[in-house]
Amino acid sequence: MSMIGYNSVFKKDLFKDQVILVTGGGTGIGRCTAHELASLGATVIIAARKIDQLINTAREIELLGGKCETMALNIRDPKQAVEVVQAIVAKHGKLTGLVNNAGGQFRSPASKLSPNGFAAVVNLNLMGTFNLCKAAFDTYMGEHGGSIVNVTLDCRNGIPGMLHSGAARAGVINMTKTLAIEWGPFNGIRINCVSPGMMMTSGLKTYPEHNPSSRMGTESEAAAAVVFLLSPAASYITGINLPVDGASSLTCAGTYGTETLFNPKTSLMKPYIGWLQQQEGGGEEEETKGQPAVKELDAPEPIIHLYERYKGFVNGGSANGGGGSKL
Ligand SMILES: CCCCC/C=C/C(=O)SCCNC(=O)CCNC(=O)[C@H](O)C(C)(C)COP(=O)(O)OP(=O)(O)OC[C@H]1O[C@@H](n2cnc3c(N)ncnc32)[C@H](O)[C@@H]1OP(=O)(O)O
Ligand SMILES: NC(=O)C1=CN([C@@H]2O[C@H](COP(=O)(O)OP(=O)(O)OC[C@H]3O[C@@H](n4cnc5c(N)ncnc54)[C@H](OP(=O)(O)O)[C@@H]3O)[C@@H](O)[C@H]2O)C=CC1
Repeated sequence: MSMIGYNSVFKKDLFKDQVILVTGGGTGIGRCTAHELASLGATVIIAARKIDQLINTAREIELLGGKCETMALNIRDPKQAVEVVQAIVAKHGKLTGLVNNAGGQFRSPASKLSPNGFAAVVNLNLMGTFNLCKAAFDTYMGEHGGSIVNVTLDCRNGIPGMLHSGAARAGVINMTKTLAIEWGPFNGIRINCVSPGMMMTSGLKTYPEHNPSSRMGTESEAAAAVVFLLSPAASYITGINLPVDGASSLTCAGTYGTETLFNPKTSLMKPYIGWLQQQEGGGEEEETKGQPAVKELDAPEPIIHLYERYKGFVNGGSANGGGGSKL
């Protein structure tokens, strides 16, 4: 019998030679996605409005040996979208991946929502995603193919208190299906969505009334799904929406969840958190000079407490070193 080798797609250089744009890549899920992609060999361009956040994240990535560049971008402006993509292609000769992660909304009952307020959120999430998809298609991907992942929000059961965002995100999911068909076979573009449930990120600072006692997702868990769909491991997957929500979208409670279902004390679904252990005085002390001082999680205070409480139970381990035990 002759031996054959098996060449797994999951290699450290999975994204070698790839140039990938991550919008909103300075914070939260986008920042984690940028870290994941860079650690797998990609050149990552992170773009958003606040340049300081972008520079901090790029520095973290570079200190870890990755390649990351920053660009100012308001995704609501189609002109800026084209300029950013053109600049990337002019410099690197390609844009092989796009992560439309930037987005958000404010909370308001539908009855109090003005037409302008509705339009602002639709503009940001739906138009913003379209602007970047179109710019990527026209500038590079239409001719050379590529992979796009749109980060949306669980809107399967509607989103009480966020009518505008539910409508916009449902629009993104539907747009994704159409583009998968129109841009797939002839242009070689795969396009998919990731729909996070409640994730522990800096983004939740604008949602102070949320009860953090449930098992929320981590930013790394959302990022890992994005990376998978972006990668050749998903080369026959296009037009889908992948929920990353611990099944919250299957419950009547939707993203609000219940303690019974999501309290980490009762959950056997161990979270994945990609951050390295924080180094005491990282980057400043003599022995850690040059090493990145990575802040593990930037989220509202109650959520940080929750994170600290079950940090020891992540990645399949438990606080006392055993695998898979409950808190
Ligand atoms: C509980 C479930 C939570 C699910 C978890 C989700 C988490 C995340 O999504 S994390 C991302 C976190 N970040 C955000 O959500 C913030 C994103 N927000 C924004 O970027 C902006 O606020 C905006 C784009 C939504 C609106 O910005 P802008 O267009 O600059 O807004 P204007 O000031 O020009 O106002 C336009 C229009 O909208 C009304 N409006 C704006 N903010 C609010 C508000 N907080 N509450 C009520 N109404 C608001 C504003 O009044 C204007 O309408 P008119 O007054 O009729 O002109
Ligand atoms: N955290 C959660 O529980 C959930 C989050 N999501 C979605 O996931 C995505 C990432 O959110 P998350 O990491 O949590 O939150 P963050 O608030 O940390 O990230 C949002 C990012 O989007 C950028 N952004 C916002 N508006 C614009 C704009 N007009 N142009 C360019 N960039 C913009 C922000 O940067 P800047 O302000 O500098 O422009 C920021 O970096 C968002 O689309 C969010 O709605 C979905 C479900 C749940």
